[in-house]
Amino acid sequence: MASQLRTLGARTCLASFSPSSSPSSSPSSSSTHLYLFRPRASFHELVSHSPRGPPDPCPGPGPAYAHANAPAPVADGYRRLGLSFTPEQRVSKNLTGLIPHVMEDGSKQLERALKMIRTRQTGIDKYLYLSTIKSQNADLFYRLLMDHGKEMMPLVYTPTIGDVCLQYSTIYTRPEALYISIKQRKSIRTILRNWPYPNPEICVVTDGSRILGLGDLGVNGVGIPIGKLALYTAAAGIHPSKTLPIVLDCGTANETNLKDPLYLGMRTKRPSVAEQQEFMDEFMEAVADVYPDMVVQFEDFESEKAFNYLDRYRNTHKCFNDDIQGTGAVVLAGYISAANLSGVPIDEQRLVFMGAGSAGVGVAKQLVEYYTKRGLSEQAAKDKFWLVDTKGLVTKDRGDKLAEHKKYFARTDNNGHQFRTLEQVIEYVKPSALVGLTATFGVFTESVIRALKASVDAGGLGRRPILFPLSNPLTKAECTFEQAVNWTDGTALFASGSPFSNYTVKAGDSTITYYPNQGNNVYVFPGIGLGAILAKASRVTDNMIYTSAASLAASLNADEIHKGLIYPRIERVREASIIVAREVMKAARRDGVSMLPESKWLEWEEWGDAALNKYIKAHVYDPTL
Ligand SMILES: NC(=O)C1=CN([C@@H]2O[C@H](COP(=O)(O)OP(=O)(O)OC[C@H]3O[C@@H](n4cnc5c(N)ncnc54)[C@H](OP(=O)(O)O)[C@@H]3O)[C@@H](O)[C@H]2O)C=CC1
Ligand SMILES: CC(=O)C(=O)O
Ligand SMILES: [Mg+2]
Repeated sequence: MASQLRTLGARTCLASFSPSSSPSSSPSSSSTHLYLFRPRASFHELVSHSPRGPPDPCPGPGPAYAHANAPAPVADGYRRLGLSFTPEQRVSKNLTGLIPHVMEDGSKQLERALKMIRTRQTGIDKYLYLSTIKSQNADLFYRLLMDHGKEMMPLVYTPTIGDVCLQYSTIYTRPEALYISIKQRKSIRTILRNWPYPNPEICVVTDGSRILGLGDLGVNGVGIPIGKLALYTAAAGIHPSKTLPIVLDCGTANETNLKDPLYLGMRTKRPSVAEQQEFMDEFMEAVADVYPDMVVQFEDFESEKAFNYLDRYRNTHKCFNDDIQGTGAVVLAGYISAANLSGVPIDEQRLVFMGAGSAGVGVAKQLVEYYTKRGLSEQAAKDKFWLVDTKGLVTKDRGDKLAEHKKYFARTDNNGHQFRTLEQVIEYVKPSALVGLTATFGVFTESVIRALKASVDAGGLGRRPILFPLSNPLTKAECTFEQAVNWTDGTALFASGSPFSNYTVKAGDSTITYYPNQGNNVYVFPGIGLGAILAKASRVTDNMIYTSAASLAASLNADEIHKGLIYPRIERVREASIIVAREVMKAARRDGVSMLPESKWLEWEEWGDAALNKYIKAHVYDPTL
């Protein structure tokens, strides 16, 4: 009971920190709200854990704690505050004696955290340590992600998040998301309002039915919205308290989960597609009602639902699908750069896609749009793509009933021949690019990759194959970086969904180091979301998505171009996201969906991108320790 009272007390302190809206205008402060929000703390006060910040708005034994998208305030909230308080601040916050006497600057706190992370043996242990930091000192957590992204991102995102999701019910320690089950469909609004941080601006929602390449994990898939939203903060500076992870629990087809005594979701099979859709309709309606300003990102829904929900809500809600559209945009960006380096003119490229699910079809469609913008007819653009699934090349006359989303790319020029294996397809198509979105490890075999190289070599000296094994996590990658280098004599233009390490080979007396690229939607979704939020976009349009790809492709710096990279280094994802966000905002305005006053746009037009950059930077979270 005592801790419950404390919990409600801490929630009271979380009152109103929206810079733009007052709690009284917030739907969360309506009379139906389960918790009492007391409008005391300012945005800055709650943003900052910094001892250099203003005084704690809730002095006393339960000092204000802030964000970390964790709804569960803990009794010992002061531990969230780090070690850099001055003696005066310790007195004013009643912290004297509650934390060690030493005063440390941010770099010491980072050093300690890095040392701890580096001494943990497994990815999951590192994740759990980071998760503890997130709950206790969110500024430190985000500083780690921002300043050590290359090392930390694989821990909070793919590949480690795959293991985390597989074991989520066992390693669960605290709530970090909203859990809404299909049985609670009449209470969706109440549950949404229970989220203790007012006016979230971005939500990532999954039903756990296709988590990375790991299949239906049910509520264990919640790790994905949590991880993606941590990246919204780290990569685009969206304040953590403005992010809302949601898992919709419709049961699961996963027998391991259903039998696991610790499983945290509903122990039932999924209901009919129609019932799940009704639930989704109600969810989307409730979201628009309770949080009308919030952008919704659909994530890791299995393909049929992914396409269906995107089509169903894209013209009525502020939403996009990351696996279809975000992946489409990020691969297009990498493809433009790779094609420029390949020696094969972009209009002569021929692309084989292994995998015709939400990602495969989403990416291929985005590339078709690119080619049509270059002046090709839609048919000519479509003809550059050969999609392969478990039954072979997708053709109209293959004899099976094609899923709706595959029909667009079904070939009709196969003269009755069917091609059942990837080798046969490569032999037939002679592609210059091979993209993998199958969630199946190792399907790019040595013979496949050598055949791809041979088909590119046949076109002329110095040409390079484009090879993108994009499935996540690493255990599902279609090939490894080492294999790609070895089987193409180091010529492959390579991008994978999860990060591979550099690969160094001996060449006579010296060595050559090859640098892989990470082709992951993390390069675009944070910028798309931030751009949509800052432009106050009423919809996420196709042009906003397309622009994210074009601007990412243009964001490489001279050093990256010199190194032959096709994406900015992951350490620069934040810079790239700001550029993407700026261009997405401009696209929103061009499409007439930005609700910002026209005067603002005219002002920015006068001053150019610098003014818009300044505006964006002024709105992003950049914690000081
Ligand atoms: N890098 C990135 O940013 C992203 C990567 N991904 C990754 O892409 C993968 C696929 O995602 P998604 O499209 O949503 O998944 P789906 O399950 O919708 O699609 C998988 C596709 O691969 C096909 N497939 C599976 N195994 C084989 C095989 N052995 N040979 C040929 N085809 C095969 C399936 O065929 P069939 O239709 O016949 O079953 C299906 O068409 C996942 O691993 C995901 O993590 C997704 C989004 C972003
Ligand atoms: C990266 C991503 O969105 C996926 O693998 O599903
Ligand atoms: Mg995904």
